[in-house]
Amino acid sequence: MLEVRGLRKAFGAVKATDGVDLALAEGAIHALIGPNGAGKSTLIAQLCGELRPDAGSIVLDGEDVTRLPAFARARKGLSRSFQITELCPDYTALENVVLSLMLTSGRAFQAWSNPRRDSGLVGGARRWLAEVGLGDRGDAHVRDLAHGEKRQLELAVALARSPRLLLLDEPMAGMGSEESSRMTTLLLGLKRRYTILLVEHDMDAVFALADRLTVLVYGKTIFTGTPDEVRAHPEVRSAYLGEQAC
Ligand SMILES: Nc1ncnc2c1ncn2[C@@H]1O[C@H](COP(=O)(O)OP(=O)(O)OP(=O)(O)O)[C@@H](O)[C@H]1O
Repeated sequence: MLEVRGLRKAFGAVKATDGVDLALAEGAIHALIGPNGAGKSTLIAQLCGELRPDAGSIVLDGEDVTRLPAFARARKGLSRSFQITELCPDYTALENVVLSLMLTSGRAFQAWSNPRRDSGLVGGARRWLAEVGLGDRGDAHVRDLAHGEKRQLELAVALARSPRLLLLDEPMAGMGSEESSRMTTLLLGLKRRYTILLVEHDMDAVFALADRLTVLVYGKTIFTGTPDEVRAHPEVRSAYLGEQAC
């Protein structure tokens, strides 16, 4: 579904991504791992169109989207999630998902003043909230949600956009072990129904979820393989995993 070839981005002398190749199969969870500063966030930013690559190509469903702006890629189902700053803190969880549905369906300029009148939007939003385990939190304001609940809501907002490919940038960041395992269970429930590129430092979550992993070090992909192959790879063990996932 997604083919990335030779993607490069430099910030001055720092080669944040240095010829990255990546191929994602439809329905797979593909994890991108690597030490701090490896270039994972830079790669995600290039995939969703926030950063323009210096060189290389990004092909989604056979179409070269390298030069498309972020909004046009989002319309094709390629956008990132997990930026809590995107949530509207003064709106309820339900209203945030309704807003996402309205934006996706091109109805952003409809009377937002009373979205609860639109039973289709509200029903759809309630289903997404239930999907991420927030079925009983729809009326809570974002500012009153726990950190883990905000991350679950971000997932609902992302799912409401009908993504072709979910770019999940550290969904477990800042979570305790209980919240993290709840998120892992949620993502397992999405497996096969969505194609997911997962950037995550929590190796328990990564190895529980991923079909394939790509290891990035100093902007270069040093290995791609199944979880077992990655665990067994000597260079990966010394560069990143140590003994933690082995
Ligand atoms: N806007 C920027 N300006 C200058 N340097 C940058 C910028 N963004 C990233 N970098 C540098 O590019 C390199 C890759 O950073 P990036 O944030 O992509 O790594 P990462 O793998 O996501 O790290 P982490 O796991 O810590 O989030 C780092 O050396 C970083 O300092």
